[in-house]
Amino acid sequence: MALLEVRGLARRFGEATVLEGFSLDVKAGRAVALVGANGAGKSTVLRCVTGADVATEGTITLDGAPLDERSARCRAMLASVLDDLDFFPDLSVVEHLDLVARAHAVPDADELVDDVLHELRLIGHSGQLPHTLSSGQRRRLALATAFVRPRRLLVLDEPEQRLDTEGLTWLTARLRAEKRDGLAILFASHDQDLVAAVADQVVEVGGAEPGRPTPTTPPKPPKPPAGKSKPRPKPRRR
Ligand SMILES: Nc1ncnc2c1ncn2[C@@H]1O[C@H](COP(=O)(O)OP(=O)(O)OP(=O)(O)O)[C@@H](O)[C@H]1O
Repeated sequence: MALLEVRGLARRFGEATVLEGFSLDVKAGRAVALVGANGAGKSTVLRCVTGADVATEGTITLDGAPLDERSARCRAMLASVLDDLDFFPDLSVVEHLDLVARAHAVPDADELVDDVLHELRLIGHSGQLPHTLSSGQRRRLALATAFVRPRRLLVLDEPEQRLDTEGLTWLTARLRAEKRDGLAILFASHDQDLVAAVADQVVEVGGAEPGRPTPTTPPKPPKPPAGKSKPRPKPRRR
């Protein structure tokens, strides 16, 4: 049985259909990558899976039970880093990680937090407040929060964002190690190398054009008249 099962997910915003009939499975020890154009609906899937958004239709099952992100069972299983990095302005880097680890009653929390600070090269910044970090360091802090807590499913939205080359190498190795440890991973990414190195399955999200109701049959592009070349659009001037 898959750890995460998504069936028939639909998400509409007013008249606009972003997702329709979207399904996927993620098994323990496997990674599924969501790919697709900007606005295709990847973050929407991840937000529904983490309970940050509510699908218009469909079911989401985590380890055989309907997803309820408020339940202790679900919170103990699901670690996520989405797009909206949200930090407490008055808590330092190390205080953030301590808080997460202690909230999840992690044994040897100090040791784990130290290890993760070293691993993410944040150890020299552990006393800083989030707003004093670089954007890449803030991203590292957000990722660090997922690794100082228990987890069976990791949900990541473009985890490669703002990471430097060393950070990308670390991320790739870490996600592969997480899989070896039996974690299920669902992530959205625009980084083809990361997807190729980590994903066991790649799911293309898209089809419904945002802002419009989903067409039942896709419109065919008009054919150019036979013998004539297609007229080129005039270049726009600034
Ligand atoms: N709260 C909302 N209200 C209206 N439309 C929304 C809302 N949230 C998302 N959308 C629309 O849903 C579509 C899908 O957005 P989403 O963030 O899931 O795309 P994405 O595939 O993650 O894109 P990107 O690659 O740019 O991160 C977009 O067109 C977006 O404008």
